[in-house]
Amino acid sequence: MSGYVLAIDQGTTSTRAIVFDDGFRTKGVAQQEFPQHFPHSGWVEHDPEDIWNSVLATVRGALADASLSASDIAAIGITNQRETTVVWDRDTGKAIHNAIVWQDRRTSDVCRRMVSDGVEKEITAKTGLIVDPYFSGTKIAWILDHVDGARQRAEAGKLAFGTVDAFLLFRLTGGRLHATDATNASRTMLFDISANDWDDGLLKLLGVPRAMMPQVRDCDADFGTSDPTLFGVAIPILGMAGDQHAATLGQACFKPGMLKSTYGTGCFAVLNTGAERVASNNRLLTTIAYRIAGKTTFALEGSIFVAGAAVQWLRDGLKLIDKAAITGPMATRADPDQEVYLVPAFTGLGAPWWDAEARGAIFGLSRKTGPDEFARAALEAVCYQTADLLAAMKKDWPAAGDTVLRVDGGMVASDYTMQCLADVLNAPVDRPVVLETTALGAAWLAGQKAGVWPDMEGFAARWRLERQFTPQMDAVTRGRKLSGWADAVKRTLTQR
Ligand SMILES: Nc1ncnc2c1ncn2[C@@H]1O[C@H](COP(=O)(O)OP(=O)(O)O)[C@@H](O)[C@H]1O
Ligand SMILES: O=P(O)(O)OC[C@H](O)CO
Repeated sequence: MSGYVLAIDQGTTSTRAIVFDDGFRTKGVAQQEFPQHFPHSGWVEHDPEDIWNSVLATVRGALADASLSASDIAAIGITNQRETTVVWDRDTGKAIHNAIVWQDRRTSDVCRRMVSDGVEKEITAKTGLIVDPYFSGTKIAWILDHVDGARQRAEAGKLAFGTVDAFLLFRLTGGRLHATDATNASRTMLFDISANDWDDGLLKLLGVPRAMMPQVRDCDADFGTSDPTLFGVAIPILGMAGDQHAATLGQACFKPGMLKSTYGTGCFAVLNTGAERVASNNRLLTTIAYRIAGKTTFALEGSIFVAGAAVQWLRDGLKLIDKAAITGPMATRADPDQEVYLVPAFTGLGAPWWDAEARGAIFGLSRKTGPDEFARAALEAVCYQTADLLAAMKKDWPAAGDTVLRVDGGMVASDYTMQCLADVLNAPVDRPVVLETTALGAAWLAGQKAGVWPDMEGFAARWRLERQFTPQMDAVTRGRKLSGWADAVKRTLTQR
């Protein structure tokens, strides 16, 4: 059998399909952006048909780019933006509402009520999560409450819920399989991560019928085969993981204490804690890093909603730049005497603050402030937020203090940002040769399951460093900048 594996990486702003060869090299790639819908302040939606069409187009594009046909592919691995919620009709496969995206805050009132009703402790004990509109549970309930007749149809088993992975799997298998994997399930606020099952108490609390929930499988389970009408032949689907979990795998963070942070639309730091389910006292999430061959590995996660999205805002909202890559040179030119802080709480603040009502703010403007200072503030904000996450991780799990940060995602192309990250963390930052670690992780799941790629150890041995960024900033400057940031966050939070 060939060693070619196809990864479908369905992200928040774009879909990528990548064909890797058995040396983990990219043989073919295709990427497509799709529209973002912002119907109200704090709401974010995707049209599931846009997502599906982008998957079809990019898979075909990646095969063409690789000069391969579907019969050359040993297996498919799927990875995806997590929490984003789709509810569809089982007979037609059509969604009954736009997908509600992970960044969407429309259920913040419901979440606030749940917290004041005192249910957060039970939810955290079962799911490892805190109560926040970020997760799928309240989004499903919102769709059932706002689409005519949806609740009855869901109870009658006519509707299916899935995060994007499950929706894509349903479509890819021609409607034959309604399943997800343990990592995606762990982001719904409905899944007991110790019992490894949907929790009836939580389903009842949120008013979500069990009949609409997908089966939950290992990340390297048999997920059926693609419908032969789609790509020419049936391709086995043998891997599935939420994108941050796939990146953890792609970065070979297999040992307890290993840490990766991915800088895409948002930023997500994931610390492998092994078989130990570490409870956070500092508002981090406990999540399933991966479940392979029936064995669960846990992680602590810090989730930041806006990282590269702040750069997109400079481009699309403020129209200060025409492409993301110029922010680094702009930041280098920025006036060192101006301390401008951007708190990009466009859709609230995530870990460790979890303030769904907060909105973005900028501090320290003067008549001299221009585009360069805005660019620097947007890039620095990502680094300061990572520093907040790592500080919380070290408090929860002191062993995290000794780890090196492995980074990936679109934003790590920015040398300025990576140097700034090493400076504010006062720790080395490792950028690997392969930056498409999310896709690589999904491909690895499928490739090793198909028997054409190496096992965990063999894969980890082939992780390669491209560049290590080491701290250059003096302690006084770092202290001043971090306290300026802390002050800016304090002034932005709605619950001080
Ligand atoms: N050179 C760069 N400097 C700063 N930001 C960048 C750079 N290149 C890409 N980005 C940002 O990275 C993000 C894209 O990363 P990607 O991993 O593709 O995101 P996602 O998977 O969330 O769609 C965008 O928000 C973009 O603004
Ligand atoms: O699409 P990304 O890479 O920004 O990742 C989205 C996350 O999975 C949301 O939890």
